[in-house]
Amino acid sequence: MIYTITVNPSIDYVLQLKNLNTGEVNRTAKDVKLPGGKGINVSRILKELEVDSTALGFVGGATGSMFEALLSQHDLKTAFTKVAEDTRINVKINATEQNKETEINGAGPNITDTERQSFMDNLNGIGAGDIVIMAGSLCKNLDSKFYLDIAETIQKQGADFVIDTTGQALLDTLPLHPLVVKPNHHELADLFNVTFKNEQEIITYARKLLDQGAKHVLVSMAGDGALLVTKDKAYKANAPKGTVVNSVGAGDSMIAGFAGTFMETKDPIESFHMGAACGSATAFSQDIAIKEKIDKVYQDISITEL
Ligand SMILES: Nc1ncnc2c1ncn2[C@@H]1O[C@H](COP(=O)(O)OP(=O)(O)OP(=O)(O)O)[C@@H](O)[C@H]1O
Ligand SMILES: O=P(O)(O)OC[C@@]1(O)O[C@H](CO)[C@@H](O)[C@@H]1O
Repeated sequence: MIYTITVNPSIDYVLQLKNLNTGEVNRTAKDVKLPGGKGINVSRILKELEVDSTALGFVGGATGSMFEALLSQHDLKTAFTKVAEDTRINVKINATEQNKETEINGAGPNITDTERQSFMDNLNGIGAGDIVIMAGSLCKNLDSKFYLDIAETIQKQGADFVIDTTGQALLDTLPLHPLVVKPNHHELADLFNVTFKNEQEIITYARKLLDQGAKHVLVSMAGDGALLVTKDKAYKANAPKGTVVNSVGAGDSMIAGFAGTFMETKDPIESFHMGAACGSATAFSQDIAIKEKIDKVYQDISITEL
């Protein structure tokens, strides 16, 4: 079983308008509310791929009830920890004529010590053969060691883990050998305080994450595709041509495609191919991609050894 952990889920309020004029009243052409958060998006893609998952995380207040109502349409297995404060609302603004996506993500609820403990108790059933995918930012009062606590706990119980977060919280978990990490190229550059001039430099820095303990490193590069880096090899997935509708969740989709396929095949290159297909398929969709779109996009992606 795959477990996804979205510590800080959200209602994603996606607004579409022609132009965004800051400092003025803007009116939307279209708006939609989606159940959001990185682990939630991973679970939704896994469902499309017919891979079983259970979504965990903290959910609370009136917005939490709305989040659960939105999510119930997707028929996912969930085991959320209830909290007193409100689940956040993240605003995503697509300005179509300006061709710009602007995101404003809320900080999320404060988590009490009792709520934190109840979440940790909820991990008891996870064991050997399971993969836990931790994705997204932490709620505002949780310290950066929270992911490390989870990784240590589930690893003692025999499970593998995947982590998709940034900065120190990511670096702290590398010695525990995550199955895969997927920074985008900007996040990878920030981790080492560098600027990349070419793909070879990206590969060099991705290998530093392998040296620190990651088993596989994917580097996503939005419209420039993605890299899979191993100790002595590097592979590239092209970004197929298509109309980008809403790229929110493309990275989560890539992780879902990789982990879901790896769970079944243990083949990193095939997993990378499926990950890239899921990422691009989501970028070409209003919401998270559906199976038909993923299958179609898969045919347009080739994996090349560099
Ligand atoms: N414009 C695009 N055209 C084709 N494929 C895309 C596009 N944007 C994203 N993808 C695919 O999805 C993958 C993940 O996208 P991206 O690099 O934007 O991840 P991310 O920064 O983690 O995104 P997010 O945080 O929004 O989920 C890319 O590596 C690529 O394979
Ligand atoms: O604030 P975080 O946790 O870093 O990111 C949250 C978020 O932007 O990530 C998903 C897309 O990847 C969205 O569904 C959600 O709103």
